[in-house]
Amino acid sequence: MPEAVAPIVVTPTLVAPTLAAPVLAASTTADDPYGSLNPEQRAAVEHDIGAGEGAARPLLVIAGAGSGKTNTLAHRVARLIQGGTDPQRILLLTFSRRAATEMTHRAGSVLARVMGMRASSAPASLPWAGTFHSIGARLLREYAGRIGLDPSFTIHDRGDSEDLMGMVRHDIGQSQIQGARRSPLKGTCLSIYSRAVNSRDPLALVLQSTFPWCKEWEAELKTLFGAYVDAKQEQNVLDYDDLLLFWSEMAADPELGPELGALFDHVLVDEYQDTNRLQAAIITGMKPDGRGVMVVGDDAQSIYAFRGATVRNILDFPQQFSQPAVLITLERNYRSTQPILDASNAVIAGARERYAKTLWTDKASTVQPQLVLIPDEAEQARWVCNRILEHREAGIALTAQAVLFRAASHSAALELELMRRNIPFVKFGGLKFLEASHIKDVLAVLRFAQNPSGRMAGFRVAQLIPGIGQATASKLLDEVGAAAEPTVAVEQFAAPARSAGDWREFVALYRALRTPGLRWPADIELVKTWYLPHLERMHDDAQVRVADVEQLAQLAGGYGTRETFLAEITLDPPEASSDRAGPPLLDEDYVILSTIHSSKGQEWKSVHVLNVVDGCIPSDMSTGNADDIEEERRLLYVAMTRAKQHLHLVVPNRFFIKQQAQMGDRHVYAARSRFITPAMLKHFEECVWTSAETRHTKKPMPDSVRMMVRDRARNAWK
Ligand SMILES: Nc1ncnc2c1ncn2[C@@H]1O[C@H](COP(=O)(O)OP(=O)(O)OP(=O)(O)O)[C@@H](O)[C@H]1O
Repeated sequence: MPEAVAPIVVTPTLVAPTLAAPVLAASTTADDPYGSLNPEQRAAVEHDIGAGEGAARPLLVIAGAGSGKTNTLAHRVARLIQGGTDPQRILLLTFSRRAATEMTHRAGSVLARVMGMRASSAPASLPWAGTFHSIGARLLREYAGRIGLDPSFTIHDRGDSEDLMGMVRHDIGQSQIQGARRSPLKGTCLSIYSRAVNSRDPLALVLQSTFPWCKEWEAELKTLFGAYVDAKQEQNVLDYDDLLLFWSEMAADPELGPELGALFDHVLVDEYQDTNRLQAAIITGMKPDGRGVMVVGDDAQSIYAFRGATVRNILDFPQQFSQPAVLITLERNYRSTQPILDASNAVIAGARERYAKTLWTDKASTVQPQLVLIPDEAEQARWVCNRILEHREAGIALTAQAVLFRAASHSAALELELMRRNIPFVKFGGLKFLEASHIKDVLAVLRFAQNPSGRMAGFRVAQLIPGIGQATASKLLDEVGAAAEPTVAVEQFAAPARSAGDWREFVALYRALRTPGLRWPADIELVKTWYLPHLERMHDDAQVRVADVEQLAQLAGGYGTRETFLAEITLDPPEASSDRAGPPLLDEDYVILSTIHSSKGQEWKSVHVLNVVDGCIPSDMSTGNADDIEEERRLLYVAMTRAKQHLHLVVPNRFFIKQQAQMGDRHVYAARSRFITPAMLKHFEECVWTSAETRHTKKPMPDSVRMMVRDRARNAWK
């Protein structure tokens, strides 16, 4: 056991006094907090309650889209605590930090009702709720001494990891062009490495199945990955994959595995369909008999194979432990109307392997989902805007409407049209906050102070100082790396004469940041004061960037220490401006534009899905093998099941694609997505849109037109 396990406070709202674990009898009166659950949800919530602490059999809840998975999990947590489980001994693993916070709040309000309190007076504290990566980071820090890690390690985000991979490749002489062969780019190398680590497959297999064009580089890649691992170790940095890899190694260890498992009576995992092999190994390593393990997910919504997730985890779960798992299926959908479910069920029924379930609801409706055939993307944009405005006229707020697409670039035409018509929108899946160079600068200074061995951060910081370039920065880092006390090495470094004044200021900052007893978030204020003049010197649009830095400083105040802040912000970065700025458009109404991946877990009254054509869904990047195509089918299913009342699938006949080097960007003719087969057309109202502003007809398309379109689509490829 590590000594004291200090709870990480994920958000300020979790800094509540830890709930004691009162054993309370559930009220069965009208305000029974579990009274709203349906029988299957209730069975999941009550599963093996009273069997004794640590005795609950493994449980798999297969929860169809909109069947109340989140709701059920939150009630389960509340029920466990109500039954006497210490909240400190519940490990709750979610897909995002936001989901963990949401779950904690929901469980808290159920508990408050159980205890007859006002919700505000009993906020729950679940110190072990978070993503796999953030909980992994925390456990690794606790156990660092035992597994040969320096506990002051910093975490590299994807960009840092890519840069380090590039640097290592350069150092070992692999970046030069070798004859006619061009080695894979650093980003591709990192993807291959990451895929091999997360899938636990041998490199040769990963290359064969996913990166066949890199097969000839197997030997070089092996050497590169070995050197990359060494570099991480020397610099005391971990990348995202390490957090899971090291945790799973600990879980597999005959001594540490049981010790980790014994920290928790219950291990609950949300969105289990999107876990990878390492994550599954963590769970089975910590709890080989599956006692207290409950996972919730929907195999039909597994959409993260490109990150190494495997739907096999959920399909094989019942046989993973020394005792079989109990299976509960939630099929009652509370979100969509029956016609939307009929169409969605039909699409997913074509899947090769799945847990059989058929969603149903008592929400009858005569409005069928629409399948809209449109000449091209420009018309698609106009049509969608028209429909959005019509829905708003009919009383559906813009925020209750979403437009979903397979790839972030697919919304370009629509964004232009929305702007032209002054329809406000917020897009998810765009440029990430942490990718902005000024935010990277500030974080690099904090990281370099936290872990002076981290070369990527140090390299960036040194070059912020006028007069210091790559060579001088490298020299500085060599000296810091060789020194017993990094601060002294920085102070004694002979900076070029032309940098003297700026260098002195940096040295003063660095000393202050490394002074023991500095109370977070004072660090970020110091960095801000030092950095703002540099920001103004480097950027013409400094004002906008200053606002971002202020925002970062504000965010920082929500974390207990510099170390926690750096770890959490790297692991679960704010995605879009709306994410970081609190409610940005509080009084405004705006349409949501989102990639299908980012729409996970959400719902809207009206949903448009763009480009429901072969080449987009399934994406022509993903038609390599049958598994990829199955995942694309599930993506379409996820998109369709986000809709509550209105669903529109739009099929432009001609669309623009961004191609690889050989073909350039171009327009292609396309056919309706193969996932909507002729047999399924009965579930849709088919419409044709012929012209945007003037003529439009809304009538079923005659077969002759359909045939003509199909012929044209085919001819385009001849
Ligand atoms: N027992 C219930 N009675 C009434 N409404 C419910 C019940 N359970 C869940 N709901 C409602 O159903 C909707 C979907 O619930 P939730 O978001 O938990 O689903 P989900 O299973 O996580 O969905 P998905 O996996 O598709 O994202 C929510 O609006 C929720 O309030």
